[in-house]
Amino acid sequence: MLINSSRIYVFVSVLSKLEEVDEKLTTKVKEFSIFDHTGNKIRTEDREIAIIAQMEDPKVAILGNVASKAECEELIRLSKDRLNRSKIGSKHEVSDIRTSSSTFLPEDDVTAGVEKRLAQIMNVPVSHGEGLHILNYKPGQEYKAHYDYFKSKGNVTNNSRISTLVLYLNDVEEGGETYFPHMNLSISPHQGMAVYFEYFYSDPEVNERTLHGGAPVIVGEKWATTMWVRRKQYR
Ligand SMILES: O=C(O)CCC(=O)C(=O)O
Ligand SMILES: [Fe+2]
Repeated sequence: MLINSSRIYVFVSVLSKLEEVDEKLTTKVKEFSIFDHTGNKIRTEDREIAIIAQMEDPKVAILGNVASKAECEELIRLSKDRLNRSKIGSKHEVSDIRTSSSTFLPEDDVTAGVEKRLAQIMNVPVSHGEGLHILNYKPGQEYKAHYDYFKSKGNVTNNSRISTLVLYLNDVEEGGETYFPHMNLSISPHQGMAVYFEYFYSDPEVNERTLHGGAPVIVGEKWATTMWVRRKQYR
């Protein structure tokens, strides 16, 4: 009887030790995020941005009131005559992966103001941003699921991309969602709203969850602007 109960005791204490070890192995340190805003608002120099929804690992934030109707319309107007078929990758090739048209906007008062605000939201110096990249999708056009970071080694990884903000410039009647297949997340474009996400984590699996795309537009057209941000100064 004595032997049996001490055996049980040893067994139980080994089990609880194993549980402790298991807990240590599975409890990961929370990864650092640059998007360190607290509360439900971000106060930039010239506008109060609404934090509508957030998730962690990777950090994703859905934001409202990022730009005014007038700013969105002006960005569309400035891009209309400058659009070219979008290209992908470091070799800048035309591909079925991305069938939209796009352009990088040169600096003027409106673009500089919006860029500065986006940098404040993203908590980075404006010089780390690649500038405002305007996208236009007509019905049937899309940007298939992709990563914004570069997987190849070399110059580009030297100053890698770390975060993205997609600002919607118009309401899309149907389709055109930004979707994240690994997170079962889909964001419908509404004028002035934005989605932010980041992908510089030490755990590669967390970065891989940021796989995302722009779903085909079904009815209407989609206008958006992307700001990609680099780890170091870019411009
Ligand atoms: O159009 C979208 O919703 C996504 C755009 C995008 O992924 C990008 O510009 O990198
Ligand atoms: Fe992207």
